[in-house]
Amino acid sequence: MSGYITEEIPAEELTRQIEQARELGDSVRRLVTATVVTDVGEEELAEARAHIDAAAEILERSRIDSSFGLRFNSDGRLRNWGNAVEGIRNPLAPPVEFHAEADHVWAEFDLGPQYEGPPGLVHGGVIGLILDQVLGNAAVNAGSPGMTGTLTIRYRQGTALGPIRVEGRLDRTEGHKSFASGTISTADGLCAEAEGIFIMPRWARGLDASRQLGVGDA
Ligand SMILES: CCCCCCCCCC(=O)SCCNC(=O)CCNC(=O)[C@H](O)C(C)(C)COP(=O)(O)OP(=O)(O)OC[C@H]1O[C@@H](n2cnc3c(N)ncnc32)[C@H](O)[C@@H]1OP(=O)(O)O
Repeated sequence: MSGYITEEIPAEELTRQIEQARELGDSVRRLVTATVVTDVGEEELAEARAHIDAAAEILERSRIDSSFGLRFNSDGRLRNWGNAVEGIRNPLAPPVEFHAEADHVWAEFDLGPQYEGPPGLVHGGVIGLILDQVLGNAAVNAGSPGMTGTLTIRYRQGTALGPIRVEGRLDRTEGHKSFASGTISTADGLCAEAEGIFIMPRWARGLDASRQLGVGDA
């Protein structure tokens, strides 16, 4: 399976690259939010577009041929910068920093206006995106990673844009299948709950365990 890459970047250099990636991602995230809510006039829009296009041209001067993939470094750190939920350099990602406890994973973060579905509320697909990741990470954290086979979501009430809390846990395993569950809540209480079956695909079953994980710490 392509996209699983091994690298040997010196530790200090990797730390610097991570800082730069986070800064770039944060700047573009700010731009994405500003693009959704801007109320400036025609002239300022044109001025902003010229700057944005110029920035894109600089970034495109040198690029990788594929998506970012999952990059394992020799010092044990792993990069998933393109991940749609966690990727620090992906402006579509909030990005979410998960905390691993003994029996569950959790995260608290803000969802801004770019995640809107119904007015003032988070898009249902975005809720699915986040729950998929938190349940998948719970399976990884419990040592039973897999790809999402089935994800079932019950939307209990609208999720207001703004601060949210997500949690996920591994409930049980059966052969190559991991059964996980999780929730999204806000100050209004429980908003959505999910159950998922995460399956170690046939092509990954013979791989070293460190190469089967789907989440990174950078
Ligand atoms: C390597 C880990 C990488 C972690 C990355 C985490 C990323 C975050 C989560 C994601 O976004 S994953 C992306 C969305 N998911 C996919 O794209 C998955 C696409 N489907 C597949 O790749 C395969 O169909 C799948 C991994 C789900 C199943 O793999 P196999 O075809 O090799 O499984 P197999 O046929 O050997 O079945 C194994 C068991 O799972 C069961 N099964 C198969 N597909 C299922 C399914 N879809 N739902 C529930 N159960 C399923 C199957 O019946 C069987 O049960 P038993 O062991 O009891 O007989």
